[in-house]
Amino acid sequence: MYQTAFLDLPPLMSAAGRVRLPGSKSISNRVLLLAALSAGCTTLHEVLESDDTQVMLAALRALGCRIDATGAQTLQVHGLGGQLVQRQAQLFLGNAGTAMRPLTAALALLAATQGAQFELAGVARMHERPIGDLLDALRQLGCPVQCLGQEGYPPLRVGDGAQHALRLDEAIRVRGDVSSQFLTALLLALPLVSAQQAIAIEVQGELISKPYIDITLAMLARFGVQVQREGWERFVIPAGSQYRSPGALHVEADASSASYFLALGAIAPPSPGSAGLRIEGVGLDSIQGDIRFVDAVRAMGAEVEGQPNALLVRRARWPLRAIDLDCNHIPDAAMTLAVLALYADGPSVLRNIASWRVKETDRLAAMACELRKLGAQVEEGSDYLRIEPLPADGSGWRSASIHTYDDHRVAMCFALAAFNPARIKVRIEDPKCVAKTFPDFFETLFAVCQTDAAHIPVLCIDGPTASGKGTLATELAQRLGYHRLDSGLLYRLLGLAAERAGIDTRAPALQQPGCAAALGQLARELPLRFEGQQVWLGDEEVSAALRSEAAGMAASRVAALPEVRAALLELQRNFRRLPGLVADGRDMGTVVFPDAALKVYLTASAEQRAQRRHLQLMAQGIPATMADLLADLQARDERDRSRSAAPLKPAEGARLLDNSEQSIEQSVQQVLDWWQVCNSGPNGPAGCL
Ligand SMILES: Nc1ncnc2c1ncn2[C@@H]1O[C@H](COP(=O)(O)OP(=O)(O)OP(=O)(O)O)[C@@H](O)[C@H]1O
Ligand SMILES: Nc1ccn([C@H]2C[C@H](O)[C@@H](COP(=O)(O)O)O2)c(=O)n1
Repeated sequence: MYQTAFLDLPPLMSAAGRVRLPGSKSISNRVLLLAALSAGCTTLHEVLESDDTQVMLAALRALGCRIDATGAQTLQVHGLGGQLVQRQAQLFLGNAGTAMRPLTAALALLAATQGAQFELAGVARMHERPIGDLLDALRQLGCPVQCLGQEGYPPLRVGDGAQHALRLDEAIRVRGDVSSQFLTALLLALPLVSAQQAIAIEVQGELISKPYIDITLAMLARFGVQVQREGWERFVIPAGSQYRSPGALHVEADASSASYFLALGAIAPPSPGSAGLRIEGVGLDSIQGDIRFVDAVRAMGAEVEGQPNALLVRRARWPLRAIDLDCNHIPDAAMTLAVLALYADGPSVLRNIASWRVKETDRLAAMACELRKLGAQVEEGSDYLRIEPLPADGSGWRSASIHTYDDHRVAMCFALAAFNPARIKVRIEDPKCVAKTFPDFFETLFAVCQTDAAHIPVLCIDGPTASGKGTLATELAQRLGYHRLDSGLLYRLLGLAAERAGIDTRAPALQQPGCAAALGQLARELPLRFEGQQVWLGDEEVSAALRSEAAGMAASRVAALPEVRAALLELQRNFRRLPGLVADGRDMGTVVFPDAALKVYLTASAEQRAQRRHLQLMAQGIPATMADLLADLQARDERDRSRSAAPLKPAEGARLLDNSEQSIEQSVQQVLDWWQVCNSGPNGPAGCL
């Protein structure tokens, strides 16, 4: 997951391959709760790992439910059988409506019937999301429920520690036109108290988001409760209903998450030779309502083929066909349509989406505002959006920094704007907000998208040894969410590989005929592997060996050979991958990435550098004297500067940075400021050279 302050998406050009989607949030949180309420043990497979499921898991554990992780995305839930083991708990539910609403209902009933008291709270936005209609229904039943802040909103206290008789004879009335989660919450909770009598729920107002109720009913059936539905107005939980664990259950992949990739397939030309984009984990027979997004992208012109537990999507009609759609049945996925509308042949209207206003943010206002930043004309109604497309020739598109409102769906759907025909980058602020439902969304996106190498920004740091290139490059890569190339490491690996292969790399031996060619061949076949922080040369873990001064000297010697440099060139260029690269070495800006957007030449006085290296080695417990280190680094500098092939020197147009008197953070800030200048043009990272 990208933990950066922002993520710059370079212009994207095509997409192909396979996407494995994470588990459905709606199903995961429902089955976690149901498994916890049931008697017996339930094994849940492919459970979503995200912020929203984490808060549900933490809450269930706080209530005394044992949940063991028994494999990747597999959980074993030891159900409580409807019996409280904790009579008091304070639960934090983040911004997860799928946790807050059902837990409120279930705990209110359990607390009232068994004598307990629980507090439920969330993040600030959760405390702005209405829950009053659900509380009214619970109060009708006779459950003590108290709002601890504003009436009708979390934080809440349910139960008062005493037991209360419930009024179950009359039908329970609940509003269905603000959020379908109120009805879901009651449906999930009431089987806890339906052993003796049937319980009816009557929906007031037109029920929205009906497909989510279908998911609830399907999950209830899996746990042994068959709810009788009379239209969408009345639901009856039969007398004697009781939760029974199904033993094991597989969670479908998330159909709302599929929408981003269905949309991607609709707008991205497939890479040459590819059949399109295959989305795995969910098929046309999905029980999730957002699968109907398929109808919407088909209506806009995409070809979608249903396969067993998968979807294959291809761009067909271009530009897309504009749509006018009632989106009440796909409220979450419909946000994706708002961005697709930018690529349409006329204005699109998304109707009946008033529920957007009480989601993670006011999504109607948020989408209108961010679409306008891209240059679109948008009309925002109380329950609709009318979106004018942007010209297919690229005119009118503006480079934008998309504010994401701590809303995962805003972040994910605006990623699609990176396919703009103007080929301008799109900045997504606070990309980690996708953790709510799809922590690896951007990694998954980059894995199936392609673009011209020239669009992938590179930031180069060159300079003499121990000037702090590696430290600076690592920090910059982390803050920008970019890949990192430590090119010196490749030369060090080669020096070590030569030693392991019995090739002498000392000066006289290097002059021998055939030696340079042998080293070039070795460089082409380097059996290197990166595993997290570890570097492997074949079967040997060499991370520590590579950092020795001897390895640095050997690297400097082999690096002087043109055969070696030529052999490593392609390997280095292959590090240029989405979303960007920070590369450090001696010739990053001069030879390997001459088109880099920003080139920095980093120096510090030889004395400072020797002192830094001394401190570095001391910290690692490696003995060294200042005098030896100074002599070594001066010798290395001299060889690196004076060689004929790719000598160490500032690249043309490079920014010079002497960090002798700077802290690491000051150097980082300086380069980020330069980077910002490079990126501030209308076309993104056009470069500042
Ligand atoms: N501005 C700075 N002030 C003080 N110490 C620094 C600064 N920048 C880097 N250092 C320290 O200097 C040491 C050498 O830094 P680093 O390994 O990043 O240099 P390098 O240029 O990548 O070296 P090499 O070319 O040998 O790989 C590290 O211990 C690092 O923490
Ligand atoms: N782009 C590069 C990177 C490194 N080298 C050579 C010269 C260095 O002395 C040696 C070790 O590099 P370090 O890990 O200290 O950065 O490798 C080069 O020629 N070109």
